[in-house]
Amino acid sequence: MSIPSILSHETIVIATKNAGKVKEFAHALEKLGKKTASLLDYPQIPDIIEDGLTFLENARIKAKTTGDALGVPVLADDSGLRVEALNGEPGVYSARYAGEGAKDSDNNAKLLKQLNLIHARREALAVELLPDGSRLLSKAEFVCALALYDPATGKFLEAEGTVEGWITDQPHGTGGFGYDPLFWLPGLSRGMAELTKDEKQQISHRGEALKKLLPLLEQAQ
Ligand SMILES: O=P(O)(O)OP(=O)(O)OP(=O)(O)OC[C@H]1O[C@@H](n2cnc3c(O)ncnc32)[C@H](O)[C@@H]1O
Ligand SMILES: [Mg+2]
Repeated sequence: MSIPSILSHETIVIATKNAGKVKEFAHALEKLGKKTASLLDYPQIPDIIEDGLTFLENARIKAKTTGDALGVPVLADDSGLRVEALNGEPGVYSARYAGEGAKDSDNNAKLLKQLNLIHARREALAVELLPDGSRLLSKAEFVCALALYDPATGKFLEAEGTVEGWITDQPHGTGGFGYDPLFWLPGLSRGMAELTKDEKQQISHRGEALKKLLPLLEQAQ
């Protein structure tokens, strides 16, 4: 007898405490007629230690811990920002870049501080300006790893997505979450935080990872 797919569940559980991620998943899954629950709905599940060395390892840890605790298939997202001038930092440490329990605003302030230090050291470094005068400090990419874990089989389905852009020294837009206000998309001439939910889903690391994962879920029915 085959195991029913996660798509047979009316509500999909996402192993995240990040309200910004929850909103994006809820928006994407609503289009498939699914409701979304998250760790914010299950406060009895203890904090999960994200000690993986890669985004994918951390996504697996979050999905497995939550799936085993709840006894239902669970989807997890581990994501972050890789900044070229910082040799790929903050990477898997993006959420705690400014320290344990850091807020988005703390992490954004630390990112600008580190990039400004580099620019101060390398005076000759060419800096491109946007029409509003803000500076483009470094190339960067967002990465998202998704892992779906089914406790009935112990198996994972996985997908990754990325989106490239630049870190600006001034925030643009008030949408999105996390590092979005500092992430500039040259192809669109807009900041990530200036996009609507639909637009972000179409071009983002999370949107791309979901696009890759959904066909795998359908095949796994
Ligand atoms: O682990 P969970 O509970 O899912 O929530 P988290 O916020 O700790 O999530 P991560 O461990 O995956 O860390 C992701 C970090 O990267 C940031 N990030 C991830 N996706 C982003 C996006 O689409 N836009 C802006 N920042 C993002 C986010 O703000 C965090 O600082
Ligand atoms: Mg986390």
